[in-house]
Amino acid sequence: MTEPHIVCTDLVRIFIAQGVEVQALQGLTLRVDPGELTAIVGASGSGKSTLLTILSGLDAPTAGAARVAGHDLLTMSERERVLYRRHTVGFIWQQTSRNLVPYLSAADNLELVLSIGGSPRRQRAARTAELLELVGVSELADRLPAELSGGQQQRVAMAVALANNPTVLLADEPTGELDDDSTADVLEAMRTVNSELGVTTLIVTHDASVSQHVRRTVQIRDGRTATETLRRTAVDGGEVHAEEFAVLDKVGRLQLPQDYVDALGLRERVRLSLQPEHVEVRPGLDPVAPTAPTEEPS
Ligand SMILES: Nc1ncnc2c1ncn2[C@@H]1O[C@H](COP(=O)(O)OP(=O)(O)OP(=O)(O)O)[C@@H](O)[C@H]1O
Repeated sequence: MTEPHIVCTDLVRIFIAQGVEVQALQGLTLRVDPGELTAIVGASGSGKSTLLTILSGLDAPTAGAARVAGHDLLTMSERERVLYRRHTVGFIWQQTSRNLVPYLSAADNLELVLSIGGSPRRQRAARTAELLELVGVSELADRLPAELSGGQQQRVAMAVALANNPTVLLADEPTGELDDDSTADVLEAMRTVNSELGVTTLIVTHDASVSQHVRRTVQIRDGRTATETLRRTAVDGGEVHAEEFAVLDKVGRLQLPQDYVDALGLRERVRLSLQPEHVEVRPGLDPVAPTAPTEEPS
């Protein structure tokens, strides 16, 4: 069996801000197999950016284990970290300006990254043309970033992130600053690069609608993986079905989806009963109020 490209086990990241401890990740567990396209979705503050910053090699976890394409992110030396960031992972950030050098054309942005990555000069032009074509912006090769729309900039950024042939592509809110049409174009380009190049792709976003564009969505809540949605196309008539799964950690804990909790008014305690093939979860009764002692008949 091949090793997953991303393995996080019980990942913890604690920040100290003005003397107060913030647990951004509280034992997050995640596995992403080679070639998977996965979205990580969660509300603001749930720990998405913290996770991505760790996976990109910019930050280290406080505890737990994290491996990406065989690299142990906790024990990596500084030199290995530089090579890891150059060759193993590619990133796309939310701020379009953070992805591209503003005074270089789309093609020159790619050539720059290829030359830093050690690609031979005579191969660079062909590789640049091939990648711009793949993300659907070849006719814009000579434009500066400021002459491109936000969605076009993100597609060029995707080509730049892929230039040195990374094993894993990480995207932090890549559609956060885009309108609906550009969002759809960028996600379509992501699907194309994922299927054509087989690059393992992780998209982090607070936009739950992104999950309609990917097969697997992992929901994180309070720094932990909570639920997963898998989409599959049924054989009959190409219909898409989505199934939701709760993530069970190794000590048996799971988070119920918030809408289930709300629908049944679950709080504090729930009743569990083991059935032959499933577990029932029902509202627990409030603790029984102490009753007055009954008087004995004299
Ligand atoms: N450098 C830091 N110092 C202190 N606290 C931090 C730091 N970085 C993140 N946090 C805290 O950790 C928690 C998770 O933050 P994170 O940015 O990972 O969430 P997020 O899901 O990406 O949110 P958003 O969608 O708003 O970007 C938050 O409570 C945040 O305030």
